[in-house]
Amino acid sequence: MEIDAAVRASSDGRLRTKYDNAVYVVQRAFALYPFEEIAFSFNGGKDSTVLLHLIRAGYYLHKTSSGDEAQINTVQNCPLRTIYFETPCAFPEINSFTYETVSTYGLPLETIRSDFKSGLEGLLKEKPTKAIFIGTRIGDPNAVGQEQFSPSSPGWPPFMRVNPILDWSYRDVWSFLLTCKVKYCSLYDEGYTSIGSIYDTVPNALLSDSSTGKSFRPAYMLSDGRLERAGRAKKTSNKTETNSVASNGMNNAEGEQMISRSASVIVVGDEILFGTVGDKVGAALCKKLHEIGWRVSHVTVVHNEIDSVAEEVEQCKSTDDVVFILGGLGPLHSDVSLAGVAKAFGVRLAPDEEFEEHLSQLIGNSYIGDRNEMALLPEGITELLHHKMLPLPLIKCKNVIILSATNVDELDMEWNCLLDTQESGLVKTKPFVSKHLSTLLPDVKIAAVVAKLCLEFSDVYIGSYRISRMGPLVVSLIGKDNQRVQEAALKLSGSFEGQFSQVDGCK
Ligand SMILES: Cc1cc2nc3c(=O)[nH]c(=O)nc-3n(C[C@H](O)[C@H](O)[C@H](O)COP(=O)(O)O)c2cc1C
Ligand SMILES: Nc1ncnc2c1ncn2[C@@H]1O[C@H](COP(=O)(O)OP(=O)(O)OP(=O)(O)O)[C@@H](O)[C@H]1O
Ligand SMILES: [Mg+2]
Repeated sequence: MEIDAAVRASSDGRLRTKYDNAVYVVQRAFALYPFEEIAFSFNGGKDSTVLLHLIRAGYYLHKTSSGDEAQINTVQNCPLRTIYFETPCAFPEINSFTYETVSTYGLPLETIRSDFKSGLEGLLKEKPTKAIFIGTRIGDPNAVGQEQFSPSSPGWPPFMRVNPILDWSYRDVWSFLLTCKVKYCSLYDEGYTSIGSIYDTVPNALLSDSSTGKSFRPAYMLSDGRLERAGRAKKTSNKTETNSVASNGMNNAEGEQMISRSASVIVVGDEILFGTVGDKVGAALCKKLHEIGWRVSHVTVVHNEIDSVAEEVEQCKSTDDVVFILGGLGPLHSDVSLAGVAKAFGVRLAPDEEFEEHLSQLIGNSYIGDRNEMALLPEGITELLHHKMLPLPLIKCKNVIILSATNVDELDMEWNCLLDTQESGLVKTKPFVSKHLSTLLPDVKIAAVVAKLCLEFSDVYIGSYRISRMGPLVVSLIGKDNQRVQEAALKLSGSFEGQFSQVDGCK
């Protein structure tokens, strides 16, 4: 079988693994459902072209696995029922490639000229159909929450969606098509990277190339697969442009400064809860946040358990601008932070090809199993934060940033990179002004005055702490308006003539 032979002969181990897994799914489907009750959803797109050849290979292996010589010599094609939803807004190149391909491979075609849902309802009424092969991949808008075998959604006619290439990346698709030297729709050689209708699809601008005679390079030249859908019509963003002037006349930089921001810190560490070590990194992070004018709403230490992390993330993600997670990142059984984040957002962990590549550059391929489990990241919500000083990009899931620092020096480095990276969302806001006054007066003597001061200066944080029971009491006054902080401090020390002194090193 030429497809199987081509992949086996390839030196691309990653492709072979992807192929093996996908063909296994195809074979499982053939073992589970009667052949005549399986259909293949084919539309001439690159993903369905990959799927076509995987089905052909899987069918061949399914039929010949018994070692029956007669079968080995007779299995040529896979006469699987093939459905194509044809619409007047399809590209003519897609239409002709679809018809040409089904004829080349002897596929019995059922053309449906209505929308997916009613078309499938009609199909199921007409012919029993238990399973349909579909070329859905992670990253497709409709892939979230799907598995390789996923029943159709509620409200859809009942059948099993079989997605053998769910975990294939853009690069895997092109490695396969080029390795197997199979024909694909000509539009992909003209810069189209993902094809919808003639109304919503244009060549991918990232492949634009005016230096050659042709205006676009072929789809397989796109190096960042995440931009596969850049040629599809975009929804308009309602984000304000970075350099625009806001309607209040303030430019954005000033506006950002005035906004108050809050963060929370989740430290994942059994060792801290056992008392084996203290948490220095969380404390250092609070200081850094304070220095850029952010309020830290709370720091929590949780066990290395998925549910503990998930519960905490779930609470903080909607109340704070940014949630930081420290610890629980890596390949060990106790490294559950990413799983906890995925659970909090209700998504699964899925392989991230880009992160996997960074990992393999850093640590080589020294992991057990088919792939590096450290490259499983929360699906559909993960952004990698790059910086030239970082050996590995940092992981950000919506507003949750997972830091990998294990000590204060490493935190310094990661923090500086985050501040240097716009995508981190760590904008510097107006800095806090702090005044710390110390006194040997007993608490009871100052309590009433401090309580009144709090009412009068509600915009200034007024708190107190002791270093020892018998030692001095420190009253802290912290706020963003320097004048108000100074006024509050003066009022306090003025109420107890000569009894308060400023703590050294504080403004
Ligand atoms: C055979 C087949 C089965 C589908 N089953 C479902 C389904 O169960 N649930 C659903 O929400 N959409 C289903 N869809 C629709 C797809 O989710 C999606 O809208 C479609 O593939 C168009 O993708 P596009 O917008 O990227 O072109 C199905 C589509 C096809 C072709
Ligand atoms: N009009 C259609 N008829 C039959 N199947 C379809 C149709 N549209 C989508 N599908 C199924 O849904 C899958 C996913 O569609 P999708 O558009 O993401 O991929 P593709 O068309 O194969 O490739 P591309 O991403 O380049 O457009 C297809 O591989 C195919 O199995
Ligand atoms: Mg398509």
